Amino acid sequence: MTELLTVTGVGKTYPGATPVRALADVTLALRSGERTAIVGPSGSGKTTLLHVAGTLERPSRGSVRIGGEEVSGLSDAAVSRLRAHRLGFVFQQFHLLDHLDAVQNVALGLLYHGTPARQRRAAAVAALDRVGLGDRLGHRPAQLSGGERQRVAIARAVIGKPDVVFADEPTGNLDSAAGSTIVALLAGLADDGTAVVVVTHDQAVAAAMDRHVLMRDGRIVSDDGAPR
Ligand SMILES: Nc1ncnc2c1ncn2[C@@H]1O[C@H](COP(=O)(O)OP(=O)(O)OP(=O)(O)O)[C@@H](O)[C@H]1O
Repeated sequence: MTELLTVTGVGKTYPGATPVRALADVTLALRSGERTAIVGPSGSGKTTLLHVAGTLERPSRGSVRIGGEEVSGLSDAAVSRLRAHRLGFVFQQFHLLDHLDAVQNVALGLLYHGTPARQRRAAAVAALDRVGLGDRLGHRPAQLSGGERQRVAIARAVIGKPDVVFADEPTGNLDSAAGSTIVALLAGLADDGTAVVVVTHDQAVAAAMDRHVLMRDGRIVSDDGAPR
């Protein structure tokens, strides 16, 4: 497996009257085709780790390398480009645009790729087909169930063929049947070499992943997939 993304010695402290140390000293290497669950108690730093590894937030210290490139040396614009080309995200709240239909929402995932509109649309249709929504192309989010909205979000996350897909509580708003579909779709992405990283409180979701990273107080306290 190729190493895609590496977080080394990362700390993150949120400033304020009482600064919060959300991450203390975290090291984690993600490899292609690996399904990773990040678990741990509330407030242990799981979402912060996902945001820092996913370049949505910059660490206070330590290094994040993506495809061999050190992120800290890059401008915000260069980081955005890197993120758009290499990473995909799925959130608990779906984050779809209400006034756009499913195809338009998914096509947004290629906005920074320079792909012509017609090809964006064709790719969005193919991505929606892949998540079983070929018959919901013109539906807006309000016309879709929660599980279907999350499938649209997954299609948007993968349309640019990212190396890593991060999912933060992707089943948190879904019943167990819809949740199972989402987990199966996410787990299946790894068959094509995508690294899948899921932050979850749900035992069933964690059990569907191959690697389990347990966090406590901003640190990784166990990792059954760490290199030996
Ligand atoms: N923007 C912020 N400003 C200040 N403190 C923050 C911020 N975001 C998170 N924190 C704090 O950092 C710590 C870690 O938060 P984080 O969201 O990473 O935990 P988590 O493990 O994902 O929790 P949960 O399971 O409840 O979602 C918490 O103590 C939280 O209060």
